[in-house]
Amino acid sequence: MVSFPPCKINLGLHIIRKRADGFHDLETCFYPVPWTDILEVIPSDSLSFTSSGIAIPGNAEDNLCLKAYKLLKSDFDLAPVNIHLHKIIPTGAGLGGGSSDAAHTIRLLNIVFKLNLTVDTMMNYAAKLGSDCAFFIQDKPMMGTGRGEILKEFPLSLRGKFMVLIKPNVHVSTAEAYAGISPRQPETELQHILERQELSGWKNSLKNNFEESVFHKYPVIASVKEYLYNHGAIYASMSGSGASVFGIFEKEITLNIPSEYTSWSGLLP
Ligand SMILES: C[C@@](CO)(OP(=O)(O)O)[C@H](O)COP(=O)(O)OP(=O)(O)OC[C@H]1O[C@@H](n2ccc(N)nc2=O)[C@H](O)[C@@H]1O
Ligand SMILES: Nc1ncnc2c1ncn2[C@@H]1O[C@H](COP(=O)(O)OP(=O)(O)O)[C@@H](O)[C@H]1O
Repeated sequence: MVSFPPCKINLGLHIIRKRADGFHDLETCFYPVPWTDILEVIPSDSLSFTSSGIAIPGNAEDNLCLKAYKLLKSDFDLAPVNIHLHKIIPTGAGLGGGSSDAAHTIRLLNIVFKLNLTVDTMMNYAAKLGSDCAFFIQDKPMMGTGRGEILKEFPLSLRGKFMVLIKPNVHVSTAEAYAGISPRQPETELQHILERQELSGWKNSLKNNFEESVFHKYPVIASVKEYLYNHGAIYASMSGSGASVFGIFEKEITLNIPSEYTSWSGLLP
């Protein structure tokens, strides 16, 4: 069985405080974007994981898809499977691609082995694999709090808007980005901003707290954001801890993006 794990962008990202467990409490609106990987899970005689497409840093045995299988296997009598991942979403991009692959492995195993897991149960398993992993169990806009795993559906739609996502060729590690930030209580709650502000007002009110320190270290990411605004974006921001930047446009636009950058664009469904 095949699925198409999407990526996410963060519409606003407030890093509020560092916790005793080393993680950070945050608030963000996760929004799904159909730039997808391709994931196949089929029952087999022995467990295997293979991948194609862009290279995934690290060893195959540490891949989040295998971790997801092993997590469920510890609680259920699962037969072995072949997992094949065709990787398209860039890594170290702030797009949650690895988390999405892990969540979609759980979703596929639930179907293939008829486990009858509820959405909440799958979200609990996913949260053990990564902070933003639970979001991808449903692929709907969600307000995320806690370390990103406490999720509430959020009625925000960008349907029909044109999205451009650009990842310049730098890699930002999530752990490194968190280490470089000074957490603070936001003046205005993110939910309050998103409920009261139109998209046209986000430029002055909707912030990703990672931008300041990440832009300082990687000025090329800031220049991509500036480029998107100079070409008519209604709103542009870095996603997550970077290095991707997204721009939201009223109408379809063709941009001249350097060939060494990775990019995706399309109308949002
Ligand atoms: C920053 C965000 C925003 O959506 O996205 P990305 O840039 O990774 O896409 C997320 O918080 C990333 O979540 P995720 O990528 O799942 O992180 P994890 O694997 O759980 O953690 C990686 C490392 O990031 C730090 N971390 C992560 C989440 C969090 N709320 N506080 C943290 O301090 C910890 O140092 C942790 O060891
Ligand atoms: N299926 C996977 N796809 C991408 N990265 C993976 C995967 N499994 C494990 N990883 C590891 O997770 C790291 C972060 O990946 P990813 O989720 O794509 O980036 P980000 O956290 O910036 O959104 C990678 O550098 C890689 O070492």
